[in-house]
Amino acid sequence: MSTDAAPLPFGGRLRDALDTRGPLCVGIDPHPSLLADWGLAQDAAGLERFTRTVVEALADSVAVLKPQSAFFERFGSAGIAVLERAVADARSAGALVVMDAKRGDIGSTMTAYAAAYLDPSAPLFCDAVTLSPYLGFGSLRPALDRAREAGAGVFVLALTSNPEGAQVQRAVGTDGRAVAAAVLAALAEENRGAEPLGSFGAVVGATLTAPSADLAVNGPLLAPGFGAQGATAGDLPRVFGAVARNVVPSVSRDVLRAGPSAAGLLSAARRWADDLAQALESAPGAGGA
Ligand SMILES: O=c1ccn([C@@H]2O[C@H](COP(=O)(O)O)[C@@H](O)[C@H]2O)c(=O)[nH]1
Repeated sequence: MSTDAAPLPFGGRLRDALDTRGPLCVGIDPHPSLLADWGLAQDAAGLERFTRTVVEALADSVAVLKPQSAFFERFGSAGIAVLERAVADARSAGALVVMDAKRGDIGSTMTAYAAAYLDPSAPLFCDAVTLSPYLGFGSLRPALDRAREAGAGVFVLALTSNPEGAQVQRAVGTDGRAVAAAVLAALAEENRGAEPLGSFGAVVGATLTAPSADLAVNGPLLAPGFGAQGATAGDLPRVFGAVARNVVPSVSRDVLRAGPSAAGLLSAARRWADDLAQALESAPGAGGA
């Protein structure tokens, strides 16, 4: 008889993390300007020091850490080695790790991306990964299936925080639906019946003036745009309304600028988590089930 327990689904683990640690994801984005501000070299050693500092300061207290893969890839294999260690260290300190890699390709190649990020035996296995649906939502199937098997999650780009995204995401398809609405509907289907929260999330920017589609996907909404891109804690109830509790608000530069001191990073993260938790109290349905 096998003693292997089924992995706990990402959606449930995320719900628990947001409720116990507070509604915050801190992005690990080692911009060249931040390395310079922290007095670090523009090389893999500087990257390593930066990343280790953030993970040691925050991984045992924030709900989610989100490394931005691009800033590690720019240093080649040495950068990827730093990323691998950061993922492992952050997860063992109790943070959930969302890899911001925005992968999307034909199905056979998606199988390889799924093997890279969503196979528990892979060096870069994460709790969730960001995916791009612009080769068609169906092309993501290998990653969706692999995530389900592994108890991991995905966040699919729907309404991104940058103004240019609207050109593609708000375009209307032959079925009369906007591209983003079709992506969100497909995610709702993946999450049907999941409790307390599905594992198949969407990326929806906190910078939106108005969400143009139904965000009730019974799954998490990763919301970048707080801080450096202009969104404030007050935008959480304004943009997300009744689904605000399912939002994973994400802040990178506005926390990272408070380094390199661990105390500075921690206090910036705490300030955001407190402000966001307070803003959630004014969202519709707050305090209810
Ligand atoms: O719609 C999106 C999707 C992803 N991002 C990423 O989030 C962070 C934002 O960093 P800040 O410093 O808090 O602005 C970054 O890694 C982006 O690539 C996004 O901004 N918008």
